[in-house]
Amino acid sequence: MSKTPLGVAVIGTGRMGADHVHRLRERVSGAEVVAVADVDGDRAAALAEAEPACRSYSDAGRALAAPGVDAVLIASPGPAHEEVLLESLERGLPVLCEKPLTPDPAGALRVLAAEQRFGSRLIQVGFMRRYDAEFLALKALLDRGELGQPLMMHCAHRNVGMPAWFTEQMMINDSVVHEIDCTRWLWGQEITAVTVVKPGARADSPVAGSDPQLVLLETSGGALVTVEIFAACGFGYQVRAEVVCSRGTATVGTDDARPGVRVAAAGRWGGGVDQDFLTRFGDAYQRELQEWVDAARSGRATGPSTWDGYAAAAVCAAGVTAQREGVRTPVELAERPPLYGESAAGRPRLPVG
Ligand SMILES: NC(=O)C1=CN([C@@H]2O[C@H](COP(=O)(O)OP(=O)(O)OC[C@H]3O[C@@H](n4cnc5c(N)ncnc54)[C@H](O)[C@@H]3O)[C@@H](O)[C@H]2O)C=CC1
Ligand SMILES: O=C1[C@@H](O)[C@H](O)[C@@H](O)[C@H](O)[C@H]1O
Repeated sequence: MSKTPLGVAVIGTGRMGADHVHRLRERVSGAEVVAVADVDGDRAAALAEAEPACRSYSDAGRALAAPGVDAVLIASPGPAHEEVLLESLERGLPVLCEKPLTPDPAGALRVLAAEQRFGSRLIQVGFMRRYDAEFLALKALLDRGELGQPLMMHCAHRNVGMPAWFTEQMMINDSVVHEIDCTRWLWGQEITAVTVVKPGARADSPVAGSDPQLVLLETSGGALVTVEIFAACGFGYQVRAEVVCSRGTATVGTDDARPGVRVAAAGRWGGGVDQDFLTRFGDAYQRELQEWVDAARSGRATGPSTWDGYAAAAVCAAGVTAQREGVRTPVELAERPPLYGESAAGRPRLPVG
């Protein structure tokens, strides 16, 4: 591994970008943020201010060409990812790209083709649940085979609220994309069809369209996955999954499984509920970033691959059609190139302790 810190350019300095910058500066070893870019130049400049060696730009291309840039972290909105991914590949720079890789399979296929022209993996996709302690423990349990054959998984994915620009399609592309990746990763199976069922519209829903919705995924191994996606439940951030196997069940994301103080007072008993992904998945982002930095400093890319990003985009496209037309929609998946032979079930290390 190189002794000099990895010079990172961070593209997009909103919630996730700023969180990643702070982690890289304060908690991840072996990296230095040397450039930040945001179309809102003032936002990027405010983040660069704290670090004299960090330059700020309002254009991603200029940040990629800045002095000292060895690697790129993309945290702009999904539709802006493809352009930066392609330019990073042109420059041979390793990338950690926040999910979704791209919002559409066609864009993901262009990135997949460009990475194959480059000849080796440069991109890691930010499917951070693969780095969460609970999900890692669930994966290890399933891999041991003690519970037998996976038959079903029941997931709940609830957010407190969403900004006004959050669309019904983004419930699939931005939110359910995590359950899509988890299903592929946990079971090493592809998703073959998607159905979306909507309850009667809520009069007071802050999200356009019906909220919540129920998404049904069918897998190549004959298993079924249900996902309740609730974009604006109003009370807290919850990510739960119960796996049903032929010899038992396993659950992650129940409040009891999370460490925390339970208080009895004022005639009530209970604990806190996370309010967003930044607190719930903070440790996972940390592990994800450290693994990316370590791999990039050794000239490698690990973790969720461009193929995983593409496969998720293909399922999302079927999901959006299913959501719009109310019909079971088969997933159209291209052939997996040899470069990604081992990546679909790529396994981050279990946390120590
Ligand atoms: N892994 C996870 O748990 C999460 C991942 N995300 C992902 O992170 C990415 C960013 O999401 P948020 O930080 O929540 O959004 P945000 O809206 O808070 O920040 C996005 C930033 O990107 C900037 N931007 C827009 N277009 C740009 C462009 N072409 N070039 C450079 N900057 C541009 C915006 O001005 C804004 O500052 C998205 O891909 C999202 O899906 C978001 C939340 C959680
Ligand atoms: O990726 C994320 C957001 O973009 C998305 O909007 C949320 O639903 C997810 O829980 C969060 O992890």
